Amino acid sequence: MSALRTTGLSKSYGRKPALRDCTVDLPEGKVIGLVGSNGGGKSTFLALAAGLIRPTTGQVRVFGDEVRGRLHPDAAYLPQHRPLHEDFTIAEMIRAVGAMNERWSPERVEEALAAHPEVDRGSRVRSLSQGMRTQLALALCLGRLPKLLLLDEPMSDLDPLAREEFLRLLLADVAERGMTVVLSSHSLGELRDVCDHLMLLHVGEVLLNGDVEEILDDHLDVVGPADDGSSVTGTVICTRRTGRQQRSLVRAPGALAAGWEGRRPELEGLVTDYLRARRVG
Ligand SMILES: Nc1ncnc2c1ncn2[C@@H]1O[C@H](COP(=O)(O)OP(=O)(O)OP(=O)(O)O)[C@@H](O)[C@H]1O
Repeated sequence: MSALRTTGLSKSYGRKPALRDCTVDLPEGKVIGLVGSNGGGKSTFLALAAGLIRPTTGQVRVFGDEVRGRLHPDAAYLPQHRPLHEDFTIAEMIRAVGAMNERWSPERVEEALAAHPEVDRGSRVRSLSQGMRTQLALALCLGRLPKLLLLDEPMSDLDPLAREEFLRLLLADVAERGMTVVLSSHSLGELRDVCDHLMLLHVGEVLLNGDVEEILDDHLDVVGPADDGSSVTGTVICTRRTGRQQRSLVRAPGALAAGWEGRRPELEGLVTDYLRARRVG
């Protein structure tokens, strides 16, 4: 079953479209990287999936159930601003969220916070660093034992060690409980090692959506003579010329002509080429 399915999903703020005709099927038990340009629609997509905002047209389904303005009981959502009560202590925050949720594991929350024994449970939220707030907010999400976890730029304020710990926690729940994670990020470097599936958004449009390895297998970086571009077969996504050479990213490439060489692209370069092509074109 798909964890998250959208059909013709669009969202406009006033007359400005933020997401356009988005039809995707995100698989269960996978880590899905949501990437794209600034203002591409990532936060809008996650907020629609969480039921926080309503679609202008189209539909979102989580585990087959239509999302109608409320979070699916099997989903948890971490928005970009971490939703915590400033005046609560950590212990009060944990108790409050626990009291609101029928399915709740205080043990999972403690496991998620175990890397920070130095942080007193009596500390007020307002005294915590940004990174610690993120880790507390994530621990509260994991305490709900979600089957689908929606994370909006969760790693932007974490130091390298905290990122490693954060990903370790997520991957443990993916492996042990089959949890599905959709996480948005600007850093493809940090996603490359953890994502099974990639969704690329640009100005509200889905440019790519699929299994990472299949996407990479379906493309080739080709290099050849700048005056011989017409011998490249397949769909040319983006071309750059340097002196007498040209380099192109090609989707569904055909056989290479004499004088051309090809190699499998890196994920980061592939995404950059898709975005560059849209900016130029
Ligand atoms: N509440 C809102 N009211 C009006 N416009 C909005 C609102 N939220 C988002 N937008 C607009 O919708 C578009 C998509 O924004 P969104 O925040 O979803 O993109 P994003 O990919 O998450 O961006 P970023 O990477 O910069 O965080 C942008 O043009 C943004 O200005």
